[in-house]
Amino acid sequence: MTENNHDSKPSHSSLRYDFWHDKWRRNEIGFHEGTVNQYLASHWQDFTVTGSETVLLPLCGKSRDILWLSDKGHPVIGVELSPIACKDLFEETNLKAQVRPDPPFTLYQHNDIQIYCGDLFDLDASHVAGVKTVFDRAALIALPDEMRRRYVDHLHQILPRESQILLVTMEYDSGEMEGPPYSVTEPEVMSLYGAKWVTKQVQKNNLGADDPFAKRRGLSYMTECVYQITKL
Ligand SMILES: C[S@@+](CC[C@H](N)C(=O)[O-])C[C@H]1O[C@@H](n2cnc3c(N)ncnc32)[C@H](O)[C@@H]1O
Repeated sequence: MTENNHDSKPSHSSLRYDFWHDKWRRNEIGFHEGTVNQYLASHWQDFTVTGSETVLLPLCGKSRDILWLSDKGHPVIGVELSPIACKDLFEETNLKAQVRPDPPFTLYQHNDIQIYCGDLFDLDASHVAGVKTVFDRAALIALPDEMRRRYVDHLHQILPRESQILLVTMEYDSGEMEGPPYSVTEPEVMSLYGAKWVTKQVQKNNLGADDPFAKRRGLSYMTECVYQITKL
């Protein structure tokens, strides 16, 4: 991990890593959909260029989007902090993974599916050589605001020009709930990606207060937004 481990006082980012490890250990993974994400399934056809490009899924959990993309013929690279998530992904889908150290990561691999177990901020351009396509569901919005800037800057650093991101966000009144998932508004997405990327909102889905998640968390509204983002 990239944070300074020499300091006896835990840094803010080390607390974030503990948070996610605890979530997986306790199996508190309400974010896991167990099936392909609806926005990936409905937007992918417009988004994919060749149908066979490698797709990067940052903060991938054990998302079934990985298998869905693989079944469509895409090599997939995922990055996930939790070894529990990486192990479960392959066990639950009956795929045999080869596991080997690839410092600072552990690499889980089954054919064209590669999951780097470790910190996304340790991923460099060599891990994603040739990757120009990214699916971000519950990655940007999993991060607190100071890490969102770092996350976008990191993607900008490691991805080549003309890379495309299909991004799914969530918006709600942040006075009503503390994330994650965090509310990330359209102006924030525009500002984070800024002038170095072209950002287009392609869907806005108002779920309303009756949505089960909104109800559970006492939210008066909840909106999911989908963006297509292209690096200049
Ligand atoms: C909200 S979950 C979303 C998982 C997945 N995208 C999905 O749709 O199910 C966020 C995931 O990011 C992982 N994570 C958090 N910080 C990370 C980091 N710095 N590097 C890699 N993974 C991280 C967590 O362990 C968690 O599995």
